[in-house]
Amino acid sequence: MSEQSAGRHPVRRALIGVSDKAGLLELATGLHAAGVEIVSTGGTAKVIANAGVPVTPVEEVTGFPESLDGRVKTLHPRVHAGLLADRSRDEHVEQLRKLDIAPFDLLVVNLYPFASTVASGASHEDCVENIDIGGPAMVRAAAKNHGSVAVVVDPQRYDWVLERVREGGFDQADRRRLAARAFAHTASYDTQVATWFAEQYAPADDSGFGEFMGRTWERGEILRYGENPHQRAAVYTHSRTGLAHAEQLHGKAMSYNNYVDTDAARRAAYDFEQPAVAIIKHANPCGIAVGADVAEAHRKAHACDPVSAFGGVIATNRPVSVTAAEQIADVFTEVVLAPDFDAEALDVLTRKKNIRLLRLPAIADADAVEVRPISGGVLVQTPDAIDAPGDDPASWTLATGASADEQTMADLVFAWRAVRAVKSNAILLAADLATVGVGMGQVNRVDSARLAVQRAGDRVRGAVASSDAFFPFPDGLQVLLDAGVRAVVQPGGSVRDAEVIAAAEAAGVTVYLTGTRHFAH
Ligand SMILES: NC(=O)c1ncn([C@@H]2O[C@H](COP(=O)(O)O)[C@@H](O)[C@H]2O)c1NC=O
Repeated sequence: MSEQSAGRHPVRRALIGVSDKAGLLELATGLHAAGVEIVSTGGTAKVIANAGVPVTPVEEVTGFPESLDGRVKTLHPRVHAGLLADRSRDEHVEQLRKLDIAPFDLLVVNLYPFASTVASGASHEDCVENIDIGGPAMVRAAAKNHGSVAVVVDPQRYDWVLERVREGGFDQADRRRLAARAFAHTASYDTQVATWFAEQYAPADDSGFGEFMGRTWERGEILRYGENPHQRAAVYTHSRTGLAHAEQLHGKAMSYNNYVDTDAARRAAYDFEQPAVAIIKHANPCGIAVGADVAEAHRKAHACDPVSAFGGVIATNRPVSVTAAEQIADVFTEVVLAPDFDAEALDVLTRKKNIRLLRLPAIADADAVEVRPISGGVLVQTPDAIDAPGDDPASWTLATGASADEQTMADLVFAWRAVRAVKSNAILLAADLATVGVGMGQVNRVDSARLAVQRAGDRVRGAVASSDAFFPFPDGLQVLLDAGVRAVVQPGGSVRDAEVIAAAEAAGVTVYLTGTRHFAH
């Protein structure tokens, strides 16, 4: 016997109970044609029988009616003994014979749609009713008994299942892989249920955070290496949306650092309502701009810091046009992420062998919380959304100086939104709805201000500035005032606000306070 076919068991009897009936008919028809006896739960049996395929209702096996609105269907020793009997143990086989129970060789189950019921905003009663009990019990039983039973939880695998059945059954390696998949499936399902219960029914207080929070991840791509070549890395996903599921249209495989930078770029560009472009290096922007279209936004974003933009990652919140593509193609760029690419733009960009092109719909990220690992645990927070109270310019307080005119206010609003994408301490200089100098990641605000001014060069004169958090002393702001900024937006709230504002007043510079800060660590 070859290694491959070791432990192959023919499939004679299958139990099918599926909530998602996709592919069911083809499966049942194929199993029947291969001589497999099919036993099924009520709704599943009805679909199979209606198609003229012979099926035994599970009630006939249990001798017990499906009852309590379907809460009890398969929870019966005649089902579970048939799934749990170890065919390699003579005493199990003998007991089945005495009890007149026929064993199952194959179990096909998919569970009540708990997660999508919760996501649909259904009532508590509906959510609770969609917690599958009998299904996971059967899946776990068959997976435990994988020496004898093959268990299938993915409708996408039905074609392969039929192939295997026709070839003479599943071998031991198949059954082990299927069991691993099955336990992962029930673990993920139970984690969703436990997390929902903790949020709904067992919150420690009114914080909104349950006493338990679980997430499970499925492995996606294996990456060539991690942040550095000596580190191993892979992508694991926990939802069906977001960057981890972006469609790669062209280019080399994404690297670990590409993902980190592209996620920062996505967040920066997709924050804006107008056409926007963010160019990111090492998770910080070397340029962000909005414009009438992607090409204009890209020109302005690139002009902020052309030196740093070399080898950068670009994200835009609109389909990439051919003009934008031609501009991008002129600069060595690692990744371009966009909701789409015009056909001609793709022609232009795909001439570049290595550039990675990713398509991702510009919808809000579905994640309700952000999770960051620390040694021994994780930190959890709600995302720093752009709808905090102080993000609405109507709520800003004019602390000193003349009210901003329309153009200045537009630049201040842009600068306030863009500074969220900069690692703290963040000082961002903007003119004409584009960054002209960014100071990021410094351990004091004075150095960030100096960096921003240095990067802006002559463009600082008449630019506006945003600061992600308050100025603890006047010194950081003074750097901006001395360089010639026209107006500043910052949260305020320092114990030395009066000194800080006085410095601006002395320079005749407008300062708006938002009351909200946007640290990014
Ligand atoms: N209660 C039980 O004994 C039970 N046994 C199987 N189920 C589930 O019932 C569903 C199939 O039901 P139907 O064939 O009636 O549509 C499957 O999702 C299966 O996981 C059950 N339902 C819920 O727990």
